[in-house]
Amino acid sequence: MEDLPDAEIPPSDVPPRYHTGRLPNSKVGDGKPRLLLMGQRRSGKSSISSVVFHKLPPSETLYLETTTRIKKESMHSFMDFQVWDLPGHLDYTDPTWDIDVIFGEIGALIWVIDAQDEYLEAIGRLNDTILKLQERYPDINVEVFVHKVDGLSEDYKSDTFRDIIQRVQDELSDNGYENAPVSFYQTSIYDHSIFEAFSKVIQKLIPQLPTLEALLNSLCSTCRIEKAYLFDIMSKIYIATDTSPTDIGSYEICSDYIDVVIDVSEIYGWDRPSENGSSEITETGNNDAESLITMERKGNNYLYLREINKYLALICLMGDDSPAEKKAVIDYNVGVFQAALNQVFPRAEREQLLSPE
Ligand SMILES: Nc1nc2c(ncn2[C@@H]2O[C@H](COP(=O)(O)OP(=O)(O)OP(=O)(O)O)[C@@H](O)[C@H]2O)c(=O)[nH]1
Repeated sequence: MEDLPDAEIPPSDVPPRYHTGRLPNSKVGDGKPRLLLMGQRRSGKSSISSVVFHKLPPSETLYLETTTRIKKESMHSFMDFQVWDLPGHLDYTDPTWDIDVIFGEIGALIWVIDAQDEYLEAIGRLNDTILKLQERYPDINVEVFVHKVDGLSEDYKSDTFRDIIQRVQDELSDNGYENAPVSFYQTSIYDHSIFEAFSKVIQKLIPQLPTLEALLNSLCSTCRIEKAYLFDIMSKIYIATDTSPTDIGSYEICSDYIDVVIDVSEIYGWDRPSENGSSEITETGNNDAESLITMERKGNNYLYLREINKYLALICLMGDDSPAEKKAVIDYNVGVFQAALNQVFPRAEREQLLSPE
């Protein structure tokens, strides 16, 4: 990894899987994406936002009240973004709305469909919305969450999922939009699927993603790591992982482990220096003290966690052939990874990303 000539441009034959550069729809590329949560009433929009961003226990979403006006929330974490929860009963493509204000600079439109309910009307509205938006904002990422799949049998779940994809794609291709950027996820607030889906949505908004993936790939092959995730600690969204196949099981283990670390650090931890407030010397001087290194056996795997900065943690899953004796090598390589990451997100940019509105 040390030999990488320039962390910004990793040597890779594989074309990036996602767009790079500016947000798809942003005029200024200000790095503060907005996520819109849309869908029918009671489809689960407010529950999703409360569980993912406010750590509300899923069972308490039963008492959430209906959203009557647009609820705007700012998330300050590794990356600043806004989440807008739009009441389900309004039609935002209606000409009485200023469509530019709502859709003008969004990063992604998340459309929530209740898979436990009759969904034909929801699909109709989704299709209408996509078609109207395609004319004006063809680059908007539309992310369809087929939600509440926890209550469904495996067969019914996959049939429903396939049926919804088919209906949306048929409608789009009938209207000449074969390659509209629409993705589908099966989600539930009662398991990790909602966090995984959000991770994938957010990743598309990180221009440096191909570089992060190349760095993680390099780390994995150097240290024989099976899977490495770069997590946003507070939201448990992973902002990047290496390009080996992801399975929900390894994500679950890593995400549970973050909970343990958060619990422990609430008891024994200390305030991490804020990156925009601290001086250069403090940041350099605190590098080692800031990192938490743990290795533990879980099933057949070793888990390795290291705090990368105030917001990010690297978690790696290693198989049996990665005994603790190699830890020094792993520590060293993770240190190199950390340095490379600081080059990818230089201080100035991080400050811009982290500065409150
Ligand atoms: N089984 C199950 N129920 C869920 C899930 N997500 C949300 N719910 C339930 O769905 C109901 C409606 O959720 P809300 O978040 O209020 O729905 P909403 O889309 O914000 O509704 P409006 O504010 O009316 O637009 C609540 O009772 C939640 O507990 C899920 O993943 N599984």
